[in-house]
Amino acid sequence: MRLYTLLAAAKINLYLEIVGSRPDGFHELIMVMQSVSLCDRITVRSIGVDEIRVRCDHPLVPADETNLAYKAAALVMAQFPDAMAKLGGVEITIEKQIPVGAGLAGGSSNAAAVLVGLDLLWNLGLTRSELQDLGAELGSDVPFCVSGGTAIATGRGEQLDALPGIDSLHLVIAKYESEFVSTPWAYKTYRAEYGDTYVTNTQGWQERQAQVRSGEMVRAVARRDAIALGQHLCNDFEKIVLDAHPKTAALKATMADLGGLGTLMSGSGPSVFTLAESEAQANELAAKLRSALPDPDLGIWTAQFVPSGVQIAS
Ligand SMILES: C[C@](O)(CO)[C@H](O)COP(=O)(O)OP(=O)(O)OC[C@H]1O[C@@H](n2ccc(N)nc2=O)[C@H](O)[C@@H]1O
Ligand SMILES: Nc1ncnc2c1ncn2[C@@H]1O[C@H](COP(=O)(O)OP(=O)(O)OP(=O)(O)O)[C@@H](O)[C@H]1O
Repeated sequence: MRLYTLLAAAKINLYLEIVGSRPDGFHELIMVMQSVSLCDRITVRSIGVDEIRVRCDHPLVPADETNLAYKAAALVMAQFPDAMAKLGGVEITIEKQIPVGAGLAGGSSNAAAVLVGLDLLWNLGLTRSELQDLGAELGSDVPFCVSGGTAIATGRGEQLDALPGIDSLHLVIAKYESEFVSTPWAYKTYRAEYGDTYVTNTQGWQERQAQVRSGEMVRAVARRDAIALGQHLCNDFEKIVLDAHPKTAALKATMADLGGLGTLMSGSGPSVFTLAESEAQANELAAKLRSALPDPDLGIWTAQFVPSGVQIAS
């Protein structure tokens, strides 16, 4: 087989707590992450020449070696040089649906799809955990994007414990096209404002983790209790991103009044989601949002929780 097409699912954070500073300069996190059906379509195709090519028609996505999908291919090639020697290079095509720089791990999901796709294309026989280890070298969200579904993520986001899936939940996602948040900026700003509240020792981190694992949010997910889940959404980044992005703060307030199960900014933002019990309710909330905020700069999507991060379409 010389070509694979994969669906790369976006992620939302149902819970995101920034616990402390790690020796490696990253932040220790406790998160509940969820894959959603809003996805990019990634094709990996064997080409005769020893090159990595990226094609993407989205103006904000680089089609060169800075693309995270390119970096994923380069990493696999470096680890398996014989594969490229035998089978040639790869052309990666990205059909972008996930809003860029939104806090939905668009780049991370593409990198995860390329890892899975090259494993198939070059018949490498990698396990999921080996793919996740490769993903961790590319970015903190990539390991989750490889496996997807519903999971507790700790460490810098690469330590994953699967939770029971709630595939019946739907959501509305919204983002102003003109608003962007840089993830490094968000962490740097959070550290500047809240660094003195950080838990400074690993024992404290373990205690915090145990509290969250036995806390309301994780219990609601384990019980598949959508009402309780919606009442315990939490994202520490809101404390700094919403102040810096008043339009997104107003968007969140409007979405919270629509009557869904709960509303939260995802990741480092600025996308905001509202949970819904059904596809019909998600469509109704999206229509209400559009009439409340007719601004053409506002992108609105509906999606649902899905059990996997990367799906093989063909
Ligand atoms: C905000 C989230 O999307 C939540 O899921 C992730 O934590 C971000 O994951 P990501 O974009 O894959 O982040 P990476 O590419 O690994 O790191 C980008 C930058 O974010 C900061 N960063 C990221 C993850 C983490 N646990 N602590 C950090 O401080 C670091 O400054 C890093 O240089
Ligand atoms: N394949 C890709 N898809 C989207 N953006 C990419 C990709 N490769 C590199 N980028 C760059 O990464 C930046 C962040 O884009 P991305 O959509 O991953 O943000 P994000 O969803 O906020 O990520 P995260 O939630 O992991 O912080 C963009 O400005 C873009 O230039």
